[in-house]
Amino acid sequence: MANRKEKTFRFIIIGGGIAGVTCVEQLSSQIPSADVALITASPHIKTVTNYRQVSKTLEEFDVEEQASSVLEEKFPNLTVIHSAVKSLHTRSHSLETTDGRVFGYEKLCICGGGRPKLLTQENPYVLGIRDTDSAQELQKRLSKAKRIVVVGNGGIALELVYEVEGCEVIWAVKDKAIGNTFFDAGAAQFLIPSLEAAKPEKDTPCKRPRYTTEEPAPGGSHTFTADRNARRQGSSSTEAGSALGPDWHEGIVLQGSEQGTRRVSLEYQCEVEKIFTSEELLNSPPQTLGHENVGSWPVYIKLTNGKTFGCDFVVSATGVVPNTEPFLHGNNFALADDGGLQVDDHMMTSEPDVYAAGDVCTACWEHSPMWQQMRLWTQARQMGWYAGRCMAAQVLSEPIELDFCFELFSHITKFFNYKVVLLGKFNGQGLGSDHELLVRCTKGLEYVKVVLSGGRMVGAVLIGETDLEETFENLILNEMDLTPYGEELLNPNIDIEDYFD
Ligand SMILES: Cc1cc2nc3c(=O)[nH]c(=O)nc-3n(C[C@H](O)[C@H](O)[C@H](O)COP(=O)(O)OP(=O)(O)OC[C@H]3O[C@@H](n4cnc5c(N)ncnc54)[C@H](O)[C@@H]3O)c2cc1C
Ligand SMILES: NC(=O)C1=CN([C@@H]2O[C@H](COP(=O)(O)OP(=O)(O)OC[C@H]3O[C@@H](n4cnc5c(N)ncnc54)[C@H](O)[C@@H]3O)[C@@H](O)[C@H]2O)C=CC1
Repeated sequence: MANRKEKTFRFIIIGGGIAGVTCVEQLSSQIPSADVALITASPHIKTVTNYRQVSKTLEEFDVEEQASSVLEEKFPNLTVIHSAVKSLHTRSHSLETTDGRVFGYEKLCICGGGRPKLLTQENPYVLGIRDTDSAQELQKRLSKAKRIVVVGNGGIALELVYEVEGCEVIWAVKDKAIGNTFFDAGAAQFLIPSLEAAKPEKDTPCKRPRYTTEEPAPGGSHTFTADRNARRQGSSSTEAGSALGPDWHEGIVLQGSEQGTRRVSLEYQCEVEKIFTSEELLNSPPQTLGHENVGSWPVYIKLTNGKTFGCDFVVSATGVVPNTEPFLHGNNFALADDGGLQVDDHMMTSEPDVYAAGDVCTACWEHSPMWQQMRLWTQARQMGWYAGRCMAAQVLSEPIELDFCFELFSHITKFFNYKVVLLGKFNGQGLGSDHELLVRCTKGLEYVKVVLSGGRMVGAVLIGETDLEETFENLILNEMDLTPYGEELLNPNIDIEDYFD
């Protein structure tokens, strides 16, 4: 293998998603003379634009899918290689791509992302959503659908059930309340009425690239067009594309085959017992079917609450698994329980000179008490940026400390058309019974929850335009004893910002 190396780069980064591209940008800016290669299976790369630091740890940005030439023009020593990495040989510091090329590296960063953790593999009626191709497939199948079943209770399910119109949606969740990865039952109760209300008209155009499906191009692939002059050739479904992110649903039409608005029925506290095709169902006892007619749907799903639903397809919105498989064999990577590549506080894996960042890795350093890993866009950017800095620091023999962004978990997003801000241990994660909650809720307007432990604020959920994020972030970071303020902390008649100035 060593003799076949086409070229040895100082740095190779695998993955053209947010983590990989941010890592490349950081390395290329810090050591412009270094030869850097970005190897990515996806035809386009994802770049962060309009980055805005909202407060000390909260950040907002747009994401654009771009041609890799844009990055190569910016960094003359960068080479982008569009191929998937097939095998990695950490002992010889080399890797091989699926098109048979072999490259050497001095330092490597793996940013291969994740893939949907599907309920069942290889079932054509069970879809996952990860990249532009899978979102397009969803759109296509939905346009002919009368009923779908969405399984899962995290980010994708929350977005999907709110956006889909013209199609009945059965939403099956394991828990007692919706949105368990982001909310508690109180927040869920605040949000539920939005599922029954019509979606507000969109008065401002989407800031982010949109994609439209054109007819399949000759040769069977699809062409997707982003409205910001970016063009993207559809990749084969076997190639892993970069993950979608904020506003992914703005650019596609999530409309079923019927007229009318949203129709969601919730099935709480249940899991999937079995998924049958209509032929399989004909051979099973009729009593499993309940009120459905055999043969009227292409697929049937039996839930553990005893109900069976026929539908056009099932969306498995059941989380992600780190994309480690192609790199594992023959190496000695330590893996975390969730399957991610273990990284230390310098983003180094257990293999020498190999770093990892983004969805593919699991942060295994001793976390700050207010931070936890979630596989999110913001953390992919932060990890990619910090991995780039660590790689450069090692080459330049400079010391580097864990970045401040890992001090406090923070996330800004939107669910059911409400702004949502999550800070610290927003769901009391890891605190057991050693915490109390303060809640303020105005129906249809805002939901504010504060998590206190030992009199100090350790987390918060802010839904709506509360304008409290910066003050609460400061209170968490300052570890101020808030016992004297008691419930006044959330008194709507007190301007809390002035209170603590
Ligand atoms: C539908 C959806 C909505 C989301 N919404 C949000 C949101 O609103 N907010 C938020 O914060 N996060 C959101 N996320 C999560 C967020 O998109 C991810 O956490 C983030 O994009 C991960 O970035 P990454 O760079 O680690 O991985 P990815 O974006 O998955 O990139 C991985 C890259 O590695 C490449 N690759 C994989 N295998 C190989 C190989 N063998 N060889 C070469 N290249 C390879 C892929 O082609 C890809 O370019 C969403 C995710 C999804 C799926
Ligand atoms: N606005 C945002 O911040 C968004 C973030 N994302 C991110 O994208 C990634 C993928 O999203 P999701 O797939 O929604 O993952 P997720 O991790 O957010 O949620 C997975 C959900 O599936 C449930 N689940 C897992 N296995 C199950 C099973 N066998 N049966 C029933 N339910 C099961 C879990 O309880 C959880 O509710 C995540 O990292 C998520 O954080 C996605 C969409 C929006």
